Amino acid sequence: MIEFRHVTKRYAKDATTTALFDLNLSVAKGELVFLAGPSGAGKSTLLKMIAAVERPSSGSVEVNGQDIGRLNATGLAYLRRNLGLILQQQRLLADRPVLANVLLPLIVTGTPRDEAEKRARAALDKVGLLDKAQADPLSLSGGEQQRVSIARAIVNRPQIILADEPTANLDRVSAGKVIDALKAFHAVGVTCLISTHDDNIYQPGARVIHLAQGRLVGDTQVPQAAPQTQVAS
Ligand SMILES: Nc1ncnc2c1ncn2[C@@H]1O[C@H](COP(=O)(O)OP(=O)(O)OP(=O)(O)O)[C@@H](O)[C@H]1O
Repeated sequence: MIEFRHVTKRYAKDATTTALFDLNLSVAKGELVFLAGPSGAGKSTLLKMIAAVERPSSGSVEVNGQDIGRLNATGLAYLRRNLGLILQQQRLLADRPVLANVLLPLIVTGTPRDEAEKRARAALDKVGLLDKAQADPLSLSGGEQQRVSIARAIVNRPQIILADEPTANLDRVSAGKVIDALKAFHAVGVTCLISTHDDNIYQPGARVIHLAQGRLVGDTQVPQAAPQTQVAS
């Protein structure tokens, strides 16, 4: 479903750093993938390329069999509607209540108000924040704000969720809730790619792609959780 073919990315013509170098990667529908690697390894760049927010300097990125570098404006809009993007620099609108923030992508795509409100409330419910629908975003904790961002990202029922360090700066409990919310989407077949510096959030059975200096240096699987041993009575 997602295919990187020999993707190299340099941000500027004279850049000395190569954000991604000759990257080849296939991610199948429904996979849960963590992107690991030190700061500057290329994790955010990789995620942004799937959404065509950044373009390859060479090579190609395919989503659902389509080279996204060749999409016209309509094709791009369609691609992005099927993506739930949770980027680091995205912020909630502070001057609107939580519900209005989650409604935004639906309003943009012309969903009728009643239907939009129903879906926005359902999305907030899925991340456990329906009771905060009318709250001011700034009155929420960092973890709650991040879960509102997830609700906003999934309200259009995307096939793919791309989350860039969704647990950065969160304590263990808040990070756990954010990951649980993402896991719930993976459980219903949504493909999830999550970049992180925190290997505590890896899930049993998930795939971990390791990047270093723009190169893919490892592709591993988190061991499945050991079955609980029965204690004989
Ligand atoms: N908009 C940009 N313009 C120029 N260089 C950039 C830009 N974005 C990223 N880079 C450079 O590309 C390289 C990869 O950055 P990227 O943000 O993809 O790494 P990362 O693994 O996500 O890092 P972090 O974990 O710190 O978020 C770095 O050297 C970075 O400085």
